[in-house]
Amino acid sequence: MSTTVPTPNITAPTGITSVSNVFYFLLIPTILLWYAYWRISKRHMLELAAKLPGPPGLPIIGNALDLIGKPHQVFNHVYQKSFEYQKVVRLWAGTKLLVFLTDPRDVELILSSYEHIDKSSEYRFFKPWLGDGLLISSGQKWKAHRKLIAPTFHLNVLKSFIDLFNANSRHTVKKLEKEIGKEFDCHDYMSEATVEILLETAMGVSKKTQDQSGYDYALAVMKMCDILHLRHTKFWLRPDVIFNRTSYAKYQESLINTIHSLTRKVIKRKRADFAKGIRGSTAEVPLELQTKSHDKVESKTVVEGLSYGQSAGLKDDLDVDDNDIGEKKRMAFLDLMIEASQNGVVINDEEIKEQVDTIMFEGHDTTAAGSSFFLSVMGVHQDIQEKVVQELYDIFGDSDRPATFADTLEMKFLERCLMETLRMFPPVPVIARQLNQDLKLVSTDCIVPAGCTVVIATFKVHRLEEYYPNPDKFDPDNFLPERTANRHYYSFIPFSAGPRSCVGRKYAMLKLKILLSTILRNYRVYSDLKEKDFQLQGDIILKRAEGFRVRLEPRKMTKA
Ligand code: HEM
Repeated sequence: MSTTVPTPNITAPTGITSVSNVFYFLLIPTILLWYAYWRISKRHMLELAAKLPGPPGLPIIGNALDLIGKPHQVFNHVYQKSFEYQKVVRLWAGTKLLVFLTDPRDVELILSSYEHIDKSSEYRFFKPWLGDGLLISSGQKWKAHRKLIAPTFHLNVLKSFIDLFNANSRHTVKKLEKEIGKEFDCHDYMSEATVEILLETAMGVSKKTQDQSGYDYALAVMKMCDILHLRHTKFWLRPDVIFNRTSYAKYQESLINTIHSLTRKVIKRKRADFAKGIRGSTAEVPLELQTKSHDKVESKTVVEGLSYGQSAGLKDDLDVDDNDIGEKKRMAFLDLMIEASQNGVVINDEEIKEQVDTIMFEGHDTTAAGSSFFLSVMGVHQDIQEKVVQELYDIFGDSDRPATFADTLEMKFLERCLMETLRMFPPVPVIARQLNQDLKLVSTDCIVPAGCTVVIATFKVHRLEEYYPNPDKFDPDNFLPERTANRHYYSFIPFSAGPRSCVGRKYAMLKLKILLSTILRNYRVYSDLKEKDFQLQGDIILKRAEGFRVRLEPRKMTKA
């Protein structure tokens, strides 16, 4: 991906600059005093924490030594270590108590609750970037904005994006032509495609008006995630007073400038369109990619046995009936934000910017990772890829017509492969919540103390042998209706679940089906590495440290 963003090597710490000796001289006694005070004030938490299973830690730094190393080494180390424990693991990141939960019954306690809904303090590192957007806000503000935003990702709105999903998928296929026959990192292309699709659908502005900023934006987001990940794992970088004295802080500022300059441009463009009376997306779709004439299914919204990326038995505010969505609410995201701000009370200009930043981040990096893992896995399993392609042949024959909404409902095997990809490689590998009151677990007699960060270890939950026999094997049959019917609902949570589930769940599934089916209708994907060789790193979003290396060959659609 070409870029104008400076890219210093941020994984190699550059150290704290210009801190005087006097500062160090005073620092040590201050830390010791503060530590003594902390132990007294946190007695209740410490007592309960001592009863939780977990590796022994050192005073002050806790288990921080376990978190040293390159991101993929840390990820692998923590995952391997988790096998020494059962359903609950306690870890001290400095003086921050983290309690990892993996039993779906305990996960349900947290995710289904309206009590344990606040994000953990670690999310504050996102603040300079995402402000108080939906991902991190809490209380009344979160509630009001969630109510406003969730309907803009309802299926009725999403159906109006189908042509844009098709047009952008074709555009990606065209761009990929130059990689034919070579090994390359498909994540660059998926990232660019997902940013452009978001701009043209949820934001409703043409990507043509955005110059090169889509490239720079995606790269800046990746680098921001690296910095945030460092602050999560290297406990000494957590306090702002230290972080702000490092060169990371300056670099972060320049990345945020790049990111915010795109969001400001997008909002300015949309406001200008609004002033001219233009509503909806201004992106153009060539006539041959307009699907209205082909689409037969208007009202069917559920694929048998599945519910757009979550267990069939779970429901959230995206699963409301079509008829319950008022006409006014059938608007795309940014249109509705601008309209709501003009009426005054619900959202102001700064809040719109925070929500645009949030949707742009959550909506692009997650789906870029999900689609890149899907292509990687298809490259590994040629037999499964051929089965997907046969299904696509049954739907489209050798025609290259665009996919309709009805077609996406027929892509049942592809959907199972997508769900299995999200199981084995959940783009959001952990979810963290602040616990404000003690919690008695279901899986054990343990009590998790108030004040700690509860970490739902999605990656680990998805690989529990009791729910997924042979969990490290890619097996799309894990999502056959008869298998999902008997599994605990909270054993599959790539989009989280409950009141704070992902608002983009249905958007992501629909977009991914169209993007990935279009790519597979045009290319055969190969991978020289097997899944066991993927070096996973969980820096906010799960990635392959070595890059998503695949090869492509052109494909002609034929019956097997
Ligand atoms: C494969 C793609 C995606 C995955 C795996 C995913 C996963 C998740 C997860 C696990 C959460 C909960 C995070 C937490 O509690 O810390 C979340 C929240 C969220 N996601 Fe997604 N997401 C995806 C795509 C999208 C898309 C396409 C959008 C928007 C267009 C989006 C917007 C959001 C927002 C706004 C939240 C915060 C919701 C709230 O707190 O009320 N996501 N997502």
